[in-house]
Amino acid sequence: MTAAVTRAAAGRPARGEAPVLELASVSAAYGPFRALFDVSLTLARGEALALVGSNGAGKTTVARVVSGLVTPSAGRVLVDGADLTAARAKPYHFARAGIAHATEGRSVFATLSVEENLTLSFRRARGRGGVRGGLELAYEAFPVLGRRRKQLAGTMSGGEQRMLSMARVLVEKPKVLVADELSLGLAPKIVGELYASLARLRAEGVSLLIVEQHVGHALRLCDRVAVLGHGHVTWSGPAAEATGIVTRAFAPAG
Ligand SMILES: Nc1ncnc2c1ncn2[C@@H]1O[C@H](COP(=O)(O)OP(=O)(O)OP(=O)(O)O)[C@@H](O)[C@H]1O
Repeated sequence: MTAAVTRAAAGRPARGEAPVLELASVSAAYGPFRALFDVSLTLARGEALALVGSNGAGKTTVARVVSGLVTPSAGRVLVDGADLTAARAKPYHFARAGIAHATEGRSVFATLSVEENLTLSFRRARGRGGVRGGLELAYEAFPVLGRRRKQLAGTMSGGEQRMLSMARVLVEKPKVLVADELSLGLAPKIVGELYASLARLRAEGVSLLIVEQHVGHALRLCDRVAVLGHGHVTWSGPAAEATGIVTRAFAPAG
């Protein structure tokens, strides 16, 4: 078996495969305030990239650019080689192109039950077929959801709602999952379960862009790290080389 085949089989890109996601010299602003300067990042198929940096560095802004919620003032965002900025794409175009955005916010339908939330996602992803198999997959990944399938999503705890959001992403199988502060305020056990589901997605070839304040989990999961400081990428490289650099990235801005 050639090296390229081995990598592809593991959900990794074959050599020379175009990135699934590319940010090319992206700048972004909120009114007169410039939040990102000339940010360039790539993400290969099945690769996990951790985006780290101190408060206000611009991590969430990158996540918003990638999912189309913030339009760059300069530069380009490409998904599978298609330039979404040139097409003036709206967030739902980014979603259709295969970008999913999971945030610490609760992106579930509060007045629908757990099972109805999941069923909606399956139908959107796969039409009417495969709903039962999809439910089994979700309940296997997060047994608590199986036990609470009839409960209204809005009455579940913050951690349970985040599991439900992740379960929906699991079954939609996006090309790229942007996970922004997924573990914020959650108990360590739940964070562990969420990261296990991220690892499962990655093993299936989904690319991950992970924004985390608590970088331990992210560094263990990710192949590469990009450090943001004041809206600039100040370092990027393999996760194995990142520990000291990441520690400095969290030093107070002076
Ligand atoms: N809607 C907004 N309007 C004006 N300024 C904003 C807005 N959103 C973010 N900013 C500013 O842009 C900069 C980058 O913010 P961003 O949320 O991307 O940083 P971050 O690295 O995710 O920070 P944190 O880790 O604290 O969440 C900050 O200075 C922030 O105050």
